[in-house]
Amino acid sequence: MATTNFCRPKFIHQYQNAKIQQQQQNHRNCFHFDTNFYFSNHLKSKGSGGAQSVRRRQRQRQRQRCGSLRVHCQTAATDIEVTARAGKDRLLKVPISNIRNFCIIAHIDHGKSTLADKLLQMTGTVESRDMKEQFLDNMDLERERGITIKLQAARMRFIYENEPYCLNLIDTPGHVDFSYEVSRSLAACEGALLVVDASQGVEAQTLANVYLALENNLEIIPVLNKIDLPGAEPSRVCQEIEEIVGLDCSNAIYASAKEGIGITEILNAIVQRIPPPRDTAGRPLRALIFDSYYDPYRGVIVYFRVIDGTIKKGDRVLFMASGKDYYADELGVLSPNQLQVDQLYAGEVGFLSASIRSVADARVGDTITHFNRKAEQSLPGYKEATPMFEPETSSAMGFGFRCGFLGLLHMEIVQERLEREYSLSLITTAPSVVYRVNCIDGETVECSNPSLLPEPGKRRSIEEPFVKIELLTPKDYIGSLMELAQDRRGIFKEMKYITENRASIIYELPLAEMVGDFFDQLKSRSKGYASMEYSFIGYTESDLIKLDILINGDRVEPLATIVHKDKAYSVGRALTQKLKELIPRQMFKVPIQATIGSKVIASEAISAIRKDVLAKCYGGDISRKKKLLKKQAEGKKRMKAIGKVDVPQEAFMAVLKLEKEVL
Ligand SMILES: Nc1nc2c(ncn2[C@@H]2O[C@H](COP(=O)(O)OP(=O)(O)OP(=O)(O)O)[C@@H](O)[C@H]2O)c(=O)[nH]1
Repeated sequence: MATTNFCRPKFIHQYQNAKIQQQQQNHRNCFHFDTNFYFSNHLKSKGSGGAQSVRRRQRQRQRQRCGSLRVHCQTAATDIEVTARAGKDRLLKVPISNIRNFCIIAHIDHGKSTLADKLLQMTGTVESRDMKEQFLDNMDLERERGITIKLQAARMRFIYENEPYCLNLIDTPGHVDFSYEVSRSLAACEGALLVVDASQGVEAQTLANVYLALENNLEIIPVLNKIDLPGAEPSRVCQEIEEIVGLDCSNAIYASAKEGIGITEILNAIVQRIPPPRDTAGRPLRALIFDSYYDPYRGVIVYFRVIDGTIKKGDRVLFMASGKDYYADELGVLSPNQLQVDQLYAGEVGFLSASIRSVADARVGDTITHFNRKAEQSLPGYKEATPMFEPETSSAMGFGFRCGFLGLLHMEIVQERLEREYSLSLITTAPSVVYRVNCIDGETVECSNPSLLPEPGKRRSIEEPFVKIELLTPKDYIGSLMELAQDRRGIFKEMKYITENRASIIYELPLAEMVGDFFDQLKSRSKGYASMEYSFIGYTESDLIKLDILINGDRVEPLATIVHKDKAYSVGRALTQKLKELIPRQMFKVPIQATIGSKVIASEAISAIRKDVLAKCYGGDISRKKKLLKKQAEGKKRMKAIGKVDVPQEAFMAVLKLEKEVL
């Protein structure tokens, strides 16, 4: 295992300041699962990386960004005056009644980002020549994967009945892993476009997001997207929305974000149907943070919506949840590039920078108020983030980090960003969840690493996190999906037909069974037609045990796992068989055992490499041959007693993959 101890301290510093905290910020659900990242080779990989070149790239990026920030701003009364970049003035001056804050909610891939792009284009917010596909998805990774990972916001100018309007769009990620992000951006809006793919219909995530929007009292405008597709059935989908969601679709808009159909209707509907923000500029300041990111030169940049009051450049502001206070050095709007202004009023969406060093001090959902004129109450809905990254040392892998994630997608994104942006080569272990161990002495221990599990004699019970999952599927796949959930220790709760052809199935399931390949299985068994949504419901006591692996009589801690008692035998058998294939033969026989406590439940042996000691005995006395064989056996026995088996790195990795298959 090649680790990079010598260059790590420098790296960790940069890594923590720049990104870990940003990622920590993303984990604020009360449940998560863990996985480990280990550094498999040098910081300078493939000739392109290294801390220096990372810094160089950051400087370049910064220069590029600064280049587009040549802005002059004046603000008067409750109007906003912004002079845009490149000498081409775009004056935006609107009263609060002409402001609309909205977001787009949709199931993944139903066309949110494409629609957002079209809105930006149609309103002239982004010049056609600057327009690259999916402007709001400005991370390379987002464009490549075609998904929105981080929230972005944009302010648009739209003329309706000869009056200018300011439309603030807050984009939201559509993947199940990011529901807290969605909920906070919804709280910053008065309305939402509900985008549903007219060829697919209502999916699990659509439902989840609509309920979130309804909870936040948003005005919802249904948009049937992709009507250009031959398989589009907008009227059927409208009916589905009415039946399932209970939303009136008589004035739903039929659109094709790709072809630009229905875009003006959508913009008109935003102005007509979404209410303007309430004019509460006179109240003490309350601004809701809905996103933030770390800029190595300016500190944390916070995106917020002013709910009450007014915020001015230079104001001393207090972040109510973290209790930290700062001076607002920069204040601005997102157009969608950052443009500085002097003041922002209730109803507006903008950003601020205040030399905030850690993203943890300005968390999503926190309320910004004035230090000297505090709001009485913070805005509702804030959830504490759980610290998710901690250094860990493993005897097999060396030094690494144990990191918490909201889901598998989240994990892959973080991994890829670390690899691309920091040129690291990482080894990722299989994900695990956090178990709760109730000890006999009354203590409760949280444990995500099987090697830290208290001894069987000390523990009374083990609890594991459970989730409630809702599957939406065409009726043909019901059987296969129920079988999947059942295999994963799912407890059936409810099934109902939401339309003639589609059913909703609800199960309660251990999170550990879901973090592996559950989602992939769901998609492959339903040929991609089923969708799912899950929420954490709490900890439940389960019959869990620690499965140890002994190689040549020695316990190998990194191979220990926590499994359900019913699965222990199959996991044990599969693990020992796989290890037998992967560990090279030694000069002596190597037993591989899977044990629960002292009980061996599965066992394999790697036979020894043997020299043919009888090769030179042509004929001769049998006792001579026996003597040679006995001598050899004794030698092997001695070797076995002192011999040490090195488990190759690939064995750990293959075993981790195998766990996913078996579990
Ligand atoms: N035919 C057709 N395709 C569309 C339309 N709108 C979007 N698409 C395609 O649908 C796919 C998904 O679109 P996105 O805009 O990335 O979907 P999204 O909802 O933003 O997805 P996430 O960002 O992952 O939540 C892309 O391949 C788009 O080109 C449309 O109106 N018609």
